[in-house]
Amino acid sequence: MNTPVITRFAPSPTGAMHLGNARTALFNWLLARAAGGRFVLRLEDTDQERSTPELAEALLDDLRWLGLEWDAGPRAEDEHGPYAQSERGGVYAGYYEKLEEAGKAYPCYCTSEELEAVRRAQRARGEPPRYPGRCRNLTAEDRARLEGEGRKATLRFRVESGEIAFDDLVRGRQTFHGEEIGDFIIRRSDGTPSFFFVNAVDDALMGVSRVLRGEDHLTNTPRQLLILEELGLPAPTYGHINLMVGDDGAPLSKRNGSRSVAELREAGYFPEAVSNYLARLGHHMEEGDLLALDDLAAQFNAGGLSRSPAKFDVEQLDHWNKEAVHHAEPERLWPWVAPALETAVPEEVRQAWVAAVQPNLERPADAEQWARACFGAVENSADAVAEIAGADPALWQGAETALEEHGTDFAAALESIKQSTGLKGKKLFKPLRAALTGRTAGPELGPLLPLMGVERALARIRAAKNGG
Ligand SMILES: Nc1ncnc2c1ncn2[C@@H]1O[C@H](COP(=O)(O)OP(=O)(O)OP(=O)(O)O)[C@@H](O)[C@H]1O
Repeated sequence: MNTPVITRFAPSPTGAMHLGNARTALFNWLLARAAGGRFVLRLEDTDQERSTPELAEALLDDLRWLGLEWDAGPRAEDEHGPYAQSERGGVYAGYYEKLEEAGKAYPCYCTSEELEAVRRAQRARGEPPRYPGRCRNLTAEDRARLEGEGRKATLRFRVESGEIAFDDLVRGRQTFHGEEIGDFIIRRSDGTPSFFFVNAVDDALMGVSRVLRGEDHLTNTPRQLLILEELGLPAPTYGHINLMVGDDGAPLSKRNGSRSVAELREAGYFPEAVSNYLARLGHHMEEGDLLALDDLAAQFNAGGLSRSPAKFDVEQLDHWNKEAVHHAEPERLWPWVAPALETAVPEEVRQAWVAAVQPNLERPADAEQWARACFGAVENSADAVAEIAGADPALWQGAETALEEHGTDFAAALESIKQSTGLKGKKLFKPLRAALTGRTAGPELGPLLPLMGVERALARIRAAKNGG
């Protein structure tokens, strides 16, 4: 029987979502969409010191901005919810009981200081740190005595020796050994559940069948498989993707304040630039054009994900942003550039103006020089000054007459200049552009001329005629 493909993203709202998190969320979304499945969002907000409702809200905003809407999760609750772990306290008690009754979990009274001393000794002997099993076989009397000392117990899962193997969607067959893992904590002494436990149980209860997550979780997987098997709950198929690293080679992390999705949004990146960049990072795609999310999904192949670390490359991101800006509907561009403008753009021509300058925009701030060229005072760039100075003087007379005669009909004005001066090609266009816009390269002059208006254009041509 084919299980439905239900993927999930399960972040902790303990900091701003960074690009590594976003890539993991995106891949889960793509995997679900590619298979006609469902994408679930679960907030792992049990870290009471670091999780806040504001960070959770910001995380939802970031996902929505990226277009990664969830089929079930916070604000989209269904019968498998609630989807915030902080609201699921009552869900887990029965599962702990079941494990204890089966003898698969036991209370452990070791203090963190005692455990640290054991780990130190193990390291000194060159052994990997592992729980030594001190509370594994306590009698009822032992437990009563330790509780009498005021010790609070954690609950440990009993790991037997033997092989634990699974097929990873990205990394192929993975094999671990019980004796390397040791008994691990599934409930802390303050009663809160450990990551291994809630993460595994919640996936099962929420019907999650595929999990793509960072390879930082690879060694958690055998533990989670043991828990699920013991509880008789279905295990998802896991895929551990490479971590995204920064220039220093260290994985992006909320803890070190890595480049956040919110920062990119504020800096003027488009969501489709971020998704197109991330979808191709360590994941080969045939299609080199900017794709909508559904088209990215159609090309997604979890088996084609690279295992080597994925380095953040701002140039690649900028490339995709340029693509996104150039493909964007002009209605989206005005709100994007407006905050960066100092020069006022008349309301009735905003759409036309932004469409005219669109091919020359990469960032919102790039728009200001073209707003000035059309509606404000232009300061000529150094190469524009040189271009104007080197032009055939006949050009200015020809241009003045042409504008007086044809107004803002650029094609007609151009024809008239060609006729009257005999100039063409670079000798005509470059100085003309330099005089009109103050730059030697830029948007097509045809659509710009009606926007700047004939009076402004004439004034600039006359200024050029008079020596710039
Ligand atoms: N640098 C990274 N590259 C790719 N995926 C990552 C990276 N860091 C975290 N993830 C993945 O993002 C998902 C959400 O993880 P989580 O919310 O714990 O983020 P985190 O950045 O690891 O947080 P923290 O820094 O607090 O540990 C997990 O699947 C995790 O594996």
